[in-house]
Amino acid sequence: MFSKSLIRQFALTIHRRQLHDKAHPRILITGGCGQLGVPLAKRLRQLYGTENVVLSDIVRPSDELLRQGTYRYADVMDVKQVQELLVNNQIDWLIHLSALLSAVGERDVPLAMKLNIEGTHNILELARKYKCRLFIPSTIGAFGPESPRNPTPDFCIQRPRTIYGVSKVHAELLGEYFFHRYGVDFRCLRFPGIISADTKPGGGTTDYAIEIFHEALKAGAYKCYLRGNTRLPMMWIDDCIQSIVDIMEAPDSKLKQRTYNVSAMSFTPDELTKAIQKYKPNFKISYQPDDRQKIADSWPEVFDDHNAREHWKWNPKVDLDGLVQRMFEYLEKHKNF
Ligand SMILES: NC(=O)C1=CN([C@@H]2O[C@H](COP(=O)(O)OP(=O)(O)OC[C@H]3O[C@@H](n4cnc5c(N)ncnc54)[C@H](O)[C@@H]3O)[C@@H](O)[C@H]2O)C=CC1
Ligand SMILES: CC(=O)[C@H](N)C(=O)O
Repeated sequence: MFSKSLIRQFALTIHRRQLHDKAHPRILITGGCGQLGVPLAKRLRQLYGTENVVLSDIVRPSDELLRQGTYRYADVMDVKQVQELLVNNQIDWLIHLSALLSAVGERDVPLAMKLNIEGTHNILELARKYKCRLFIPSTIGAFGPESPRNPTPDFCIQRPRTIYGVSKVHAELLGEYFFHRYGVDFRCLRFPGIISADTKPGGGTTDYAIEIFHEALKAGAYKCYLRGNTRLPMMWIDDCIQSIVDIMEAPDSKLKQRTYNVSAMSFTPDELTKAIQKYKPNFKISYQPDDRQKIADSWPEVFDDHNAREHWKWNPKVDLDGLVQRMFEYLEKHKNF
């Protein structure tokens, strides 16, 4: 038979569906075939109905993704393509995920400038024109070596040294400007490194914390590109997805700022190794820092997210041990390593 908690969860889901069927938010996700977009689309479709979520990207989607709901090709550099999708689908919420992440951005600065800056201009302009609620994620990478690193508050000096970070500060500031100047309902969360088992990371500085699990299962050993004592904020994917739902659903009156830090945990490669060794006692790690070390050394070690917790009750559920358990459970079940 069903457990009490399962029945409660089911009743809650139905209740939320009924609430939102009234509001019918119709949602477009850009850059939706990446690490965040795939699980986000799944969750939003559960909450608001499959027909209300359009996933877009420039890559060929998997058959599995096509089975889950509407997919459309849309290059955010081509404003008309996104405009057409907004108009034809009567979009209310625009979730703009397309970006080059920190490590790949440093390898192709001109493309990062085009995609992360010009692409964001296109999206902001469309959100203004069509009065969409707009979500753009920012990152711990929006801070730099002059920022306080432990803890890093919402408001402090931001002088990032990567094109990724510069583009994200640009998005934060321009989004807030569009909110004050034109009333665009801009909402932004600064995420730590996001850890997921079923989607691959897109080329960031925090990717080691995903690769390490795959190598632990495949080879029993991992060569880490960061030093063992490099502390960075991290978050399990389900908490990340929940934070996006929470900030998008939050009533205006709860939002006392438009850009919030959100965090869940902070750890170093040494600490992650110890947590992994509880499951795989023979797992070995070695260190060979590369150019990503310099990026990590300029980022927050611990993120202060007390404003998100106070204003709209941000409350992450998964800690380091929970994350390790979930990664191994998923990867071993799906033999996806
Ligand atoms: N994954 C993480 O740890 C974190 C992610 N974020 C932010 O979340 C957002 C999503 O990140 P991920 O899913 O991890 O990235 P990802 O790299 O996995 O996905 C980005 C997607 O953008 C698409 N894209 C590239 N060029 C495009 C174009 N011209 N038009 C439309 N789409 C294009 C790519 O095909 C890819 O599917 C990004 O804005 C990133 O900055 C922020 C902090 C942490
Ligand atoms: C923290 C991020 O924004 C991303 N994972 C990256 O490492 O670039």
